[in-house]
Amino acid sequence: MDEQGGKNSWNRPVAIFLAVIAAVIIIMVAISVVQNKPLHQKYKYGIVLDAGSSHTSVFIYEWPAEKENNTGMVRQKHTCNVKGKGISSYSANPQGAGASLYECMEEAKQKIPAHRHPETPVYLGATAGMRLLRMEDEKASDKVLASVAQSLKSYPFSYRGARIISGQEEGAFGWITVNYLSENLRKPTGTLGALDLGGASTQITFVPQQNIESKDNSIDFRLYGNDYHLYTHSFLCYGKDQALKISMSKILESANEASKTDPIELRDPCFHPGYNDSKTVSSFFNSPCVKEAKPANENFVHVGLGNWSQCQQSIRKIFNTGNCLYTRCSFNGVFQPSVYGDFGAFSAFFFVMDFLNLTSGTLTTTKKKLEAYCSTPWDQIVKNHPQVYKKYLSEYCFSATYILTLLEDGYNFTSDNWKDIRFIKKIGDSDAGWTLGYMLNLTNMIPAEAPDTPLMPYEGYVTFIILFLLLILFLLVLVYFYFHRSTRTAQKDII
Ligand SMILES: Nc1ccn([C@@H]2O[C@H](COP(=O)(O)OP(=O)(O)O)[C@@H](O)[C@H]2O)c(=O)n1
Ligand SMILES: [Ca+2]
Repeated sequence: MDEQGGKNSWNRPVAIFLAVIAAVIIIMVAISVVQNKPLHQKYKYGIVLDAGSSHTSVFIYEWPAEKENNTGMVRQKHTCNVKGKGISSYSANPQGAGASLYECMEEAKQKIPAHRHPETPVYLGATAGMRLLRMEDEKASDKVLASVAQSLKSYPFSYRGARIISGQEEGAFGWITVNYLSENLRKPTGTLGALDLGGASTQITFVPQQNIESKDNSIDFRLYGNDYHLYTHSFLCYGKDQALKISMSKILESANEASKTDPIELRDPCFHPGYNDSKTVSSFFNSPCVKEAKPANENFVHVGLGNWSQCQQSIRKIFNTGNCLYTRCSFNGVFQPSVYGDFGAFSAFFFVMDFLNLTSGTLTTTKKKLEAYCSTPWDQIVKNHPQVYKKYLSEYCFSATYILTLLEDGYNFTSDNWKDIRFIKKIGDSDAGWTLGYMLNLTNMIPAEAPDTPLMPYEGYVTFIILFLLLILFLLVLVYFYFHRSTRTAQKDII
C-alpha cells in the first residue's frame, strides 16, 4: 500500500512538470511563428529620371515599407530608356522634351501598384547637357525644364521637382549610391570612391587621406553613425562626347591652317585606319566647350590613322596640367588630393571598357590591347561588330584612349593603383549612378545613425529560436532527472 501510495505522489509532480514543459514549448513555438509569420510585404516606390546629355533613363526603386531606414533596403525594380536623345537636344522644340517621356512614364504606371501611385515621389534631375544649354541659352533651358515638369505632373504620382543638379551633387550622390549598395557605409574604413563618366561631364569622388584645400571640392555626410569628409569634383566638358568635340576641333583647327584642300582633310590618329567619312564642321563647333576658331569651310573629310600613341598625345592637349595654386592638382588648376582606396568606375567608364574587354588586367596590358584595337582596320572592326551602330563603333578607340588618359594623366592613377579601379555597371540589382543616392537623400532615407539593434536575418532568427528551445528542453530534462532522483532518495529515506 505504502509503495503504491508513494508511486502516486511521485507521478503527480511529474505530470505537472511535463505539462509545464509542453506549455512552455508551445508558447515559445507560437511566439516564434507569430514573430516570423512572413508579413504581408508592403512595398513603397520612388521614381527618378536621369536626364543625361545623351539620353534620359527612368529608374523605379522599391523598398519594404517598414524598413525605410535600414541599409541596402532600397533596390532598383525597373529601368526604362527614353527613346531619342537627351532633353537638352529639344532646345528648339521644348514641348518635345516632355512628350518624349510618355512611354516610360506609362510603363511606370504599370510597374507600380495603382494604390501606391499618389504617394510615389517622382524626381527629375538633369545633368551636364542641361548645364551646357543653360550656359548657352538660359531661356531655352527653362522652357525644356518647364516642359518635362508639365509632363511629369500629368501622371498620378507625387511630382517633387525637375531641376538641373550641380556637379557636386552628381558626384556625391554617385558616391552614396555605390557605398549604400555595397554596404560599405557600416564599416568605419574602406569606402568605395566613385568615378562617373557621362557624355558631357565626369565626376571623381572619394574619401581622401589629405586635407581638402578648396571648399568647393568638399562635402560632409553623416551616415550610419560615421562622419564622412568627401572630396568631389565634376569636370564640365570632360564627358566623352564633349571631349571628342574638343579634341577634334583642335585637330581641325590645325588641319585647316595647314590644308590647302577643300574640303579639309582631317587625319585623325584616334580613328581606325581605312575609316573615311564626310562630316560638317558645325557638328563639332556647336558646343560652349569648344573654344577653337571655327574654320571657314563647312565640310571636312574625317580620315582615320589608327595610331594609339599619337592619339594619346592629341588627347593630352585637352588637359592643362600646369597652373596649380594648391599643393597638388588633377588638371585645369583643380585641386585634387592623391587618389586613395578602391574605386567603382561606372556609366561610360564601364560601357567603353566592357565593350573592349578591358575591365581587368594591368595598366600596361590594357594599353597594349588598346593599341592593337586602334590599329585594326575599320572594315575588320565593322565585320566583327555588324550589329553596332557605326557612329558608336568608330568612337571606341578615342573613348578608351580618353579614359586611360583621364585616369592616368588627369586623376593621377598609376600602374600600382590601377588594380584598385573596378569597372562596374551594377551592384546587385541596382545600377551604379547618382539617381539612387539622390532619391535616398530627398526622401530622408539616408539614416545619420547606425541602427540600434543590428537586424538578424530570417534564417539566423529561426536557428536562434530552435537552439533556444532545445536549450530550455535540455535544462527542463536535467531538472526533471534531478527532481526524480531526489524524490526517490527521499522515498528510500522514508522506507
Ligand atoms: N550603353 C551605353 C549607354 C550610354 N553610353 C554613353 O554613356 C554616356 C552617358 O552620358 P549621359 O547621357 O549620362 O551624360 P551626362 O549628362 O552624365 O554627361 C554617353 O556618352 C553615352 O553615349 C554608352 O557608351 N553605352
Ligand atoms: Ca550621366
